[in-house]
Amino acid sequence: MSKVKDMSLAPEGVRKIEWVQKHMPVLEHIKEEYLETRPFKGITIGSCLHLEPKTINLGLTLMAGGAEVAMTGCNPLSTHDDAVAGAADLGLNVYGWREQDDEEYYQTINMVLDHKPDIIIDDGADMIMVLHNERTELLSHIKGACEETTTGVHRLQAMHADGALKFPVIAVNDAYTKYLFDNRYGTGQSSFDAIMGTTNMVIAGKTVVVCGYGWCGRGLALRAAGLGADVIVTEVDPIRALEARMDGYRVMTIREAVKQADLIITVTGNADIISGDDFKYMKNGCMLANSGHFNVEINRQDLEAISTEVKEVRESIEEFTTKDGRKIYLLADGRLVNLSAARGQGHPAEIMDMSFAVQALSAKHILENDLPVGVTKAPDEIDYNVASLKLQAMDIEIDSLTDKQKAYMANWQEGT
Ligand SMILES: NC(=O)c1ccc[n+]([C@@H]2O[C@H](COP(=O)([O-])OP(=O)(O)OC[C@H]3O[C@@H](n4cnc5c(N)ncnc54)[C@H](O)[C@@H]3O)[C@@H](O)[C@H]2O)c1
Ligand SMILES: N[C@@H](CCSC[C@H]1O[C@@H](n2cnc3c(=O)[nH]cnc32)[C@H](O)[C@@H]1O)C(=O)O
Repeated sequence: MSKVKDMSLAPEGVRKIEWVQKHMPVLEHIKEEYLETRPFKGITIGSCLHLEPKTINLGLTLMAGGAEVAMTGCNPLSTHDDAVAGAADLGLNVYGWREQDDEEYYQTINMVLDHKPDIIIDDGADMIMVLHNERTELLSHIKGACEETTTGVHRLQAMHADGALKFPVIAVNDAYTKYLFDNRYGTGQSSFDAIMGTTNMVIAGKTVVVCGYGWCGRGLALRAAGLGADVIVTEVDPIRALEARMDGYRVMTIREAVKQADLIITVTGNADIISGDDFKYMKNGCMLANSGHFNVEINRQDLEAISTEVKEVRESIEEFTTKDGRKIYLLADGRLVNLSAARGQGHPAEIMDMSFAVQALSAKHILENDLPVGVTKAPDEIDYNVASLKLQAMDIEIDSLTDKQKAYMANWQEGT
């Protein structure tokens, strides 16, 4: 069963899915293995992930493993209507369309839950929240869940600390082969891809402010500098601020940074990073984008409060005219720009290859192990397996320790 916008888009969707399959060799390897071993026979998996071709390929991998798969999106703006039509054509149960309102967003989450999943794959924990708050009758059926992103992991850890979480969760985000590549290089590249595609503007010579120097922020700053920008970082963590400075960026408070910015990108996972009077100090023409979770990093209401007019001046660009006559531009409604902008394509397929390989292997790990209730990192074996397969696909060989080296490393007696 499926509910999508337009099934006539299916052929184009299938073409896009076939394209990413050519660039997801690790997931394809796992798919082959699952076709033989069928680890998910008799199991239903429900996902709440950005609905686009790479995610559909994860769905197809789980289906190859014998699962009944039901999928919906984790953001009202990130669904690709052609890809979901293609997914429905290929036998997945898929519920979603681009530009859902809040009611539709939660309706489609519930449609997935109506399949009574054994395993959940979530991105941001919205599906897990609905399960715990509204669909409690399904809780005893759930064997476990996998969580894709930093903010989702934080939400679930907070939930567990409150004693509210009712099943085991694997923090897929916390796998090395996820955050070191997806959060850093994926967000760095795909955010600029979306910002440049949306605005058709140059980055070289601009002052770009990156708010938050976590894994995503490091990637964004690196790409901004590579594109020729003068990069400013804002942080609240003194160690990360120091790291940013030694990585070569200017570091200052947000209040100072907004005065100099041509483009500000928030990526903290926190709320109100740009709010209140910050907007009053911005230069005419300043552009604002968010790459972090949800649309709360840039306080839209505060910007509206100092504006006389708001209009869409180009697809995914809103122009706010302030009472003192400046123009400030907000991209993709302040939702993560790399996925929510009309031109946002999400991370490259080669990157999601690793994140979704960790997902596919973690789902199997949940089935095969009696995990405790709580949030645990994906096991190291999964990380090393994914990294080795990726290197193999990239035709890169590395050395291994000799017996003598192993003995040396294990020896505490040998000194100078
Ligand atoms: N756009 C994407 O595709 C994508 C990809 C991965 C993660 N994410 C999301 O991006 C966000 C960041 O993820 P991450 O893995 O980099 O997290 P992280 O925890 O590694 O980094 C977040 C950083 O923000 C800083 N921060 C918090 N409040 C701040 C404030 N008021 N001002 C300045 N800095 C502040 C923290 O100190 C931290 O260093 C999360 O919401 C995550 O879910 C988005
Ligand atoms: N519900 C949240 C979701 C946060 S998305 C952040 C996650 O998106 C994931 N992501 C980035 N690009 C893609 C993609 O192209 N396809 C699927 N997932 C992606 C990435 O792994 C990251 O952890 C919200 O709407 O704000």
